Amino acid sequence: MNILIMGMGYVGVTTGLVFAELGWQVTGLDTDTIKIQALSEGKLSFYEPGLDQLLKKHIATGKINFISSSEKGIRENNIIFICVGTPSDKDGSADLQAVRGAAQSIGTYMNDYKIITVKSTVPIDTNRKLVEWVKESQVYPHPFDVVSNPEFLREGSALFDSLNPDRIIIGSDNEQAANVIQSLYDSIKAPIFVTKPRTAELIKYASNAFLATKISYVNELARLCESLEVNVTDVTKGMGMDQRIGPHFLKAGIGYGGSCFPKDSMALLYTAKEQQVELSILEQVVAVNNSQSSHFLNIWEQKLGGFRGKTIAILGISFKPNTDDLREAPALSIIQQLQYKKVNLRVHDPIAKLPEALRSDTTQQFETLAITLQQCDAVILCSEWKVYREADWQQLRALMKDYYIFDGRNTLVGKEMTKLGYAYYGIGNR
Ligand SMILES: NC(=O)c1ccc[n+]([C@@H]2O[C@H](COP(=O)([O-])OP(=O)(O)OC[C@H]3O[C@@H](n4cnc5c(N)ncnc54)[C@H](O)[C@@H]3O)[C@@H](O)[C@H]2O)c1
Ligand SMILES: O=c1ccn([C@@H]2O[C@H](COP(=O)(O)OP(=O)(O)O[C@H]3O[C@H](CO)[C@@H](O)[C@H](O)[C@H]3O)[C@@H](O)[C@H]2O)c(=O)[nH]1
Repeated sequence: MNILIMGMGYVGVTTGLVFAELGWQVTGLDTDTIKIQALSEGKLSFYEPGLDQLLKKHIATGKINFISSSEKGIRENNIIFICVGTPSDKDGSADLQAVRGAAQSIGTYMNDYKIITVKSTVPIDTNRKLVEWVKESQVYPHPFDVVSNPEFLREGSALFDSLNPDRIIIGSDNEQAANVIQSLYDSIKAPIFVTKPRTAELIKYASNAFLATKISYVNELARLCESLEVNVTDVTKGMGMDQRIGPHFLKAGIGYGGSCFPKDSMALLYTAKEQQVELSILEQVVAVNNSQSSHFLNIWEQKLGGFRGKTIAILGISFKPNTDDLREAPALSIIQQLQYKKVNLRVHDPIAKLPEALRSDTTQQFETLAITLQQCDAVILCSEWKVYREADWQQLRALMKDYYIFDGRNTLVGKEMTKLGYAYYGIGNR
């Protein structure tokens, strides 16, 4: 079986390399010729631990190749995975233009039976619409089946998550097609749930929205902890010991970001609105997330005696560690809020680059932590890169003008920082 992956973003590249690792013959297709050229030379357009080695390995084994011709890719492969982007439209709904474009290419160029598998996160009934989009574009009515196979990987641990998934969800109305897709994962040990396409589509959104709910719940709880002077990390530690609750996704912080939770929560709310069903909990989840960074900035502003004219180091701008992805990163919103307050900003991230639009004479990015912290009044830690946890904060203190640390991810040990002479404030973690 030959596999074509349409869309060489995080999901497409990871999926392609994982299938190559499992022994399948894979072709990666993208309409972006620059991406394809780079991938063919063993270069990724994003940072993700472990993927670059696997890419080089499977270019060498010949298990993966990259092309930009949809016609060639679709003709030469009988299993097609759609991994194109589904960003938020202005009204919050998922923009399905790329999925529709991929379906139309498949319809136009298919030359025999194909199994079309949707890995992109798509709203309920997209798999059904896809059948129409392919049929509309078909020159000859070749048969095909559509399978939903949503992806659950996390950025920063994409490879591990794909090789060790908690579950594999397959949605299809055709048992044989579902069996074929299931067989691709034979060497992965994970429970497989085969269900209807609409259910598979909803499982993806419901899972992301639930994880976002856990985060907003603890983030709101952290506001109460802040006020009560109780440590939220200890509270969630105690909560997580209950197996019914579990310890995961209970980390309070400046809010969730990334390419998935914000857009997928909005898309699910849009679906609910279309159905005239109120998802009031999810509405609050989004509202809490939208106000979390400003809630804590207000508190920190008071601690510092005002932001205006101060020099502040922003550490970690990606939406989470081990990725260079800046999509919906809370750090970017914090930078904008502080720019408005006329703060001098010195930015650091081990990998991610500050977008040109946010740079100015008073907002600059520096290469090292030591240079970044020079003459700063305060530090705001926005993503918990290991390098910040392991930094020599005693030495770094000597470089600063004043000694405030606002830890937006509760990454550092407050007591130790206080011992070193810092005024340390986290998120609800007195
Ligand atoms: N990023 C994640 O961590 C993650 C995890 C799980 C699910 N998802 C979902 O997977 C999908 C892809 O996400 P991503 O972050 O990899 O997207 P991305 O935006 O990084 O990449 C999408 C790629 O598709 C390409 N493309 C667009 N139209 C094409 C076409 N007709 N043929 C071939 N290529 C085409 C684009 O050029 C781009 O390179 C989204 O629906 C997302 O919600 C993402
Ligand atoms: O306890 C926690 C856990 C996460 N976060 C934040 O939540 C965001 C998302 O983190 P994470 O879920 O680890 O990364 P993503 O790569 O966005 O992965 C999510 O989104 C993907 C795309 O749909 C799904 O495939 C994954 O299962 C889902 O975890 C980040 O800003 C984190 O800082 C917290 O604030 N507290």
